[in-house]
Amino acid sequence: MRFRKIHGAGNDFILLSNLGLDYDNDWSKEAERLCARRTGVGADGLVISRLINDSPAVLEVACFNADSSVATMCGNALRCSAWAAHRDHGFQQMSLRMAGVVHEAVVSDESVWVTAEVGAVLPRRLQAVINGRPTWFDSAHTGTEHVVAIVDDVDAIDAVMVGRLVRHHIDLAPLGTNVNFVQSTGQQALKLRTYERGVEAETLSCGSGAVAAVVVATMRGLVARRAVTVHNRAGEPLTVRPHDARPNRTHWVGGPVTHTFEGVLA
Ligand SMILES: N[C@H](CCC[C@H](N)C(=O)O)C(=O)O
Repeated sequence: MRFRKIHGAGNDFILLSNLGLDYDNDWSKEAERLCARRTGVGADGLVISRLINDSPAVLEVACFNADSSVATMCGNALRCSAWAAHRDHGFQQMSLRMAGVVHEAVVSDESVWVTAEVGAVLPRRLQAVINGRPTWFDSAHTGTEHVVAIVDDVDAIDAVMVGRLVRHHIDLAPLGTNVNFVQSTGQQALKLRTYERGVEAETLSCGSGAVAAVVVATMRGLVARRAVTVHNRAGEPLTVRPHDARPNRTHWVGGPVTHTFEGVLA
């Protein structure tokens, strides 16, 4: 079976498209095996994309985290799937359905954009002590669970240690959460680090986390309601901007997609 290894601004995936009859495999279990960094292909997640309709273009996309759990929303996986559908079928615009939610996607020369739906935003959801300082986390649902703390210096944080602690916080059980640390780096610019549930590690970038970071940073007055550059550990920033027609509910997240290699699964 052929696969693509592909990353969206450093968030890397094994992408299977055009599976045909193999579609009904136990992909959740396969995700754990294939995503293993030493014994598998190695990735943050496994993405299965299936063409449902040609005109208008509609794809069904499923994303499994490296620990085999289902991601109900993954901005970077959607962006990678849209890139591949553009490459395979020539679509420039399309709809991508993930966990029952329809996302719009637009592929241009340098960037791939997808929409993310913003749900409940709850200020001061929990507090944790970071480097001796009590720090609040707001929560923002962007298709999946995210909490966001605004801090002075994201690089001074042990993102894995604090991320793991907050991810398992009793107040957020049983679902847990992705954990984001955000720093303001100027007008309309943020720096973000994300500990991802399901990968159980810090990833190099996170699309739905970038949207959650911008929603919280906007609420807290750090940025205005227009395009925001979100820097990440990959050095390949994402841009988040409100959707023209539904600015309060929907955001676009865009940035680079890189096709690293193709291979055949043994
Ligand atoms: N990296 C992803 C988010 C994955 C979410 C996943 N970790 C979960 O909540 O299950 C993104 O680009 O949006």
